[in-house]
Amino acid sequence: MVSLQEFVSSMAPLIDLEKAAEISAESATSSKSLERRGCIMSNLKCTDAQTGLMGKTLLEFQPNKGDVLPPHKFGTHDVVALKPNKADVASSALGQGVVYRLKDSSITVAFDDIPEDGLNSPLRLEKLANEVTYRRMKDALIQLSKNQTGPSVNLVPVLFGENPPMSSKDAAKFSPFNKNLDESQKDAISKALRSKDVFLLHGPPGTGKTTTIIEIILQEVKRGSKILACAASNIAVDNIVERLSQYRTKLVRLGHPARLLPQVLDSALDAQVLRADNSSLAGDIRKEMKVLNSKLLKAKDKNTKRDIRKELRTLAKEERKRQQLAVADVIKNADVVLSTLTGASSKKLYGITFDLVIIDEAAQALEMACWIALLKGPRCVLAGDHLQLPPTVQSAEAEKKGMGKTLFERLTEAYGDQITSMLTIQYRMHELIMNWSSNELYKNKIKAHSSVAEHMLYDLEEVKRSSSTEPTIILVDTTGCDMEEVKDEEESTMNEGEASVSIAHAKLLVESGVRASDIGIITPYAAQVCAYMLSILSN
Ligand SMILES: Nc1ncnc2c1ncn2[C@@H]1O[C@H](COP(=O)(O)OP(=O)(O)OP(=O)(O)O)[C@@H](O)[C@H]1O
Repeated sequence: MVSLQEFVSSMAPLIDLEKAAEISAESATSSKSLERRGCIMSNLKCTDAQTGLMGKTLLEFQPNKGDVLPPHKFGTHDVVALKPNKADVASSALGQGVVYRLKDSSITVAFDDIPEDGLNSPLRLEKLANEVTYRRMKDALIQLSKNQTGPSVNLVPVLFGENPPMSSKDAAKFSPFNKNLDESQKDAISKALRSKDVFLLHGPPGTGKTTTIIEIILQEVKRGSKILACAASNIAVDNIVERLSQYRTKLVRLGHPARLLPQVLDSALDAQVLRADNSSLAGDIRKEMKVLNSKLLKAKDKNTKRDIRKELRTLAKEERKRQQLAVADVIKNADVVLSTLTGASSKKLYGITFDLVIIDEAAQALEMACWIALLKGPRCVLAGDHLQLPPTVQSAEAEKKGMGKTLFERLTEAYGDQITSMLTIQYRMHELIMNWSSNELYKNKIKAHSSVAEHMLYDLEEVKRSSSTEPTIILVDTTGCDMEEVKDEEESTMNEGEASVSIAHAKLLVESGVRASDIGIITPYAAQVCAYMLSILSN
């Protein structure tokens, strides 16, 4: 197994390579070329300003000309800079925010403060490269390399093969909160509870990986553990928050409110802080400061001004202290803290130790990102499936040198069954769809639960039996059908023939009574997504 020293020295340069690859993909010399690449949206007008998202200001932008935003690569959660339309690339921004909502005709961005002026003139938004993640991974690497003390001091040697993994000999008896758990899930939970350092939950598609994680969290909380639960993506974290909040657990979700699903906002740190006593005290102080500020504006006498300023400084200090106390209280009182892996490096968690760190989707997370969370506790549970897609690594060189190899895969190779449980009953697919992956990847061990093993589209209410709803799976071979792939200017692949075949099939499904909103069309290429959109719009 790779040693700690080898890992640290090989990973540091790879983080730089990956950062350079991401930045060069998104940066270019002129704003025109950035606009062509969809990284700048120009000539916008600010059409609405609202406060409300926990103190953030939501500004909505629409195109100055036409009804639809230009083609772009902005996504919700992206960090963007707001600038005057004609400003050059290097000029400073009016404000920086997080994309909150995207529609065909508008984009809404959450700002901490409302930009002071410039909102009445034409504006543009620039997508910013995400450098923070790389800095945080580097910081974790430095911490890992000098990890002589700290909560994970006994875990690190196990994860680098210096010490063997340990688990308690006693069977971990537990009475499940979820009465529907199957045997493979219960076995996994019991093994996780016995583990003293690391446990891998191997969950093939639809086998209830998240369901099992929720039960592990509930059982650990019952035993008095404080848990940090993370995943690489916001959506995966929110998925846990949503499912966990059905139980009476004291939990808090860290993260920018604009990045959270509306249904989990109540669990957000910012929302809980707003409800805290210290926070209302901070609010009172802010009101007092407002009164003093207007007094300061009116004051003529030098000494009076000096006294007011002094008082304002004292109040500002007190306000900050109250605010920090409110944040610290919420985190201290929570049994489960949830964040993305990068979010786990938040200053708000400095000095906080956890009994257990859980990482969901661990087989899709870079090992470096996992370490940000892992350094905060002595035990960990990693859940994932290394036989599905690995994390995306943009730099071909970093990929070749091992950046894409996940901790989950590395530990599976090193310790295998000793620390792993695989879930074996799946609750999503007809068994004919499942059989291929079960045979090819999971040694034929996966069984379809009876509720899905033979379910058909025409079992759905209002769906008719027809030639399109009867087959469980249809493969269409377009070879020799004159459906050639083409590349767009961004070198992304597109095949209009294939798009029209699948849209025609979707139409037949709708005619048989399947709701259009229940149909998903998946393609790996951005250009093909555009081809679908155009085809759907023109229909
Ligand atoms: N023991 C169970 N009994 C009945 N339904 C279950 C059971 N375990 C999981 N499910 C259902 O199966 C579906 C998949 O579960 P879950 O989302 O936990 O799986 P997952 O492995 O995390 O999924 P993914 O493939 O997205 O990673 C959900 O609808 C869940 O309610």
